[in-house]
Amino acid sequence: MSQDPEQAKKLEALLKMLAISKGDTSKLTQPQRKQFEEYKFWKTQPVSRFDDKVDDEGPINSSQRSEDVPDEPLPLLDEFQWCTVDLTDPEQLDDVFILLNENYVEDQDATFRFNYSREFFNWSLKGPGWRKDWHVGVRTKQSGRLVAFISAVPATLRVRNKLIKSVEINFLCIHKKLRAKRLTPILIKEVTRRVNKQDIWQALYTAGVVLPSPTATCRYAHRPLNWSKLYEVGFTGLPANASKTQMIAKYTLPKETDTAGLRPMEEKDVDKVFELLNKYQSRFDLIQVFTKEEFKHVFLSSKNVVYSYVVENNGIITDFVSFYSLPFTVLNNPNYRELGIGYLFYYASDADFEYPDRFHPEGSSKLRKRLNRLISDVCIKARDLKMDVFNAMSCQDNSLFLDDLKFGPGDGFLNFYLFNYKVRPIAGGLRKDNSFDTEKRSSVGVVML
Ligand SMILES: CCCCCCCCCCCCCC(=O)SCCNC(=O)CCNC(=O)[C@H](O)C(C)(C)COP(=O)(O)OP(=O)(O)OC[C@H]1O[C@@H](n2cnc3c(N)ncnc32)[C@H](O)[C@@H]1OP(=O)(O)O
Repeated sequence: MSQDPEQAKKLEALLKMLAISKGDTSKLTQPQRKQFEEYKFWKTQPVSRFDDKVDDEGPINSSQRSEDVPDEPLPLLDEFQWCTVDLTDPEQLDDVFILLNENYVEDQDATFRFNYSREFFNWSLKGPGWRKDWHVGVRTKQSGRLVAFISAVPATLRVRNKLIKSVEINFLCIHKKLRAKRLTPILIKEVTRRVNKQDIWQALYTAGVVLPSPTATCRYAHRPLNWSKLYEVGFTGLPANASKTQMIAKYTLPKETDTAGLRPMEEKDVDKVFELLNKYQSRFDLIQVFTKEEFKHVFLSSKNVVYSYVVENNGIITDFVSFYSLPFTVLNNPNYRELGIGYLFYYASDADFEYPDRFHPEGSSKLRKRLNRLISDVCIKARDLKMDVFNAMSCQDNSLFLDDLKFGPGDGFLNFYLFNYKVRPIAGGLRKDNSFDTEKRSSVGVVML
């Protein structure tokens, strides 16, 4: 693609933004990493070294007891204090989304930023079993302003054949003015202390940055839904030898969805879809195991954040698919104030259930066909919801449809990490050259926000 330098810069910025949901955008392109010994903080933590050969998968340190965990946090510098952010209090909920909206993403041009909503946090941080004290904040003593945040939510993981009582860590954020002051290690230690108090010793987290040591690495992919808006906002350029009309035509989706029986999921579907999803997820090596209550919360509780659909014909539900919405605010643009972004979430299909081997050629070909239609339909739904781009990762069975459905590979990678658990690498859906691996696909079945 050739474009003028200004446009190229903007496009690059957008792709990074799209990929960011995690991590330091300046380091998104893969494998820059320091030597293990240079990770001053991480080398002191129970995490694998880059060169560890794992024979037995399991906890790294299993000798700790919750009774021995300190009752008090580590001290902070004098002008700061620890707090528990009470997300049931609208003002404190606002504090979190202001901190994240203004600081979670680096955007040097200040042209766009994430637009988290209260509903998004209620949905993602207040699922069944959530604990107030796992929403950890740092405030300035003088003004009470929230300047740092990290969260844990409970999760049961399955790593290969082992179930692990765990937490998922997310939304680590430090105010821009307090960066590079080593506050991150203190926040991580504090959330660890609070989680350990509950006798939980493992965690799952993702980051764009490379830390010791990724269990899996996936790549972002982006599917323009409204090419002309992306172009008008100045975020995407016109490739050489292509006209606007050609680009619009390339990304234009059919008017209507194609799958017979596709409809929004309802409460009455829960039992069937829960079973279908569990069966589908059994093919992956790293998943979150939902209880039925968690399943309902995740897929049905938030109408404007997560969208869930089923395919039902003759009373049989054959497929399930979901995506969530996390828009950007577009700053200083006369025509557009928001960029709608959809993220592919969990899905399941019975297309290859008759083949016990996930990689059976016939089964794979049936699944590929089914997913191509289903995800194309989901892109249509997302477009109808005024989303402008649809994002997916190379996890799950996504490599089967990413190229076919014109998802462009992003320059962002997302690393999956397990805390205090050693594990052999898990496929992230990428070949050696970082293209999408349509044969081996990914064995990562968990989708992190
Ligand atoms: C059992 C329970 C366990 C619970 C805990 C499990 C672990 C959870 C782990 C957290 C999972 C979070 C999942 C998400 O939410 S990933 C999303 C992270 N957030 C953002 O990217 C938002 C914008 N950025 C920021 O707010 C800051 O730049 C952050 C906070 C990211 C770093 O702030 P800053 O730039 O001011 O750095 P520092 O001087 O304070 O600290 C420097 C140290 O921090 C290490 N660092 C840098 N970035 C990350 C990162 N994303 N995960 C883990 N560690 C990170 C770095 O290697 C260095 O350590 P070492 O190289 O010397 O060793």
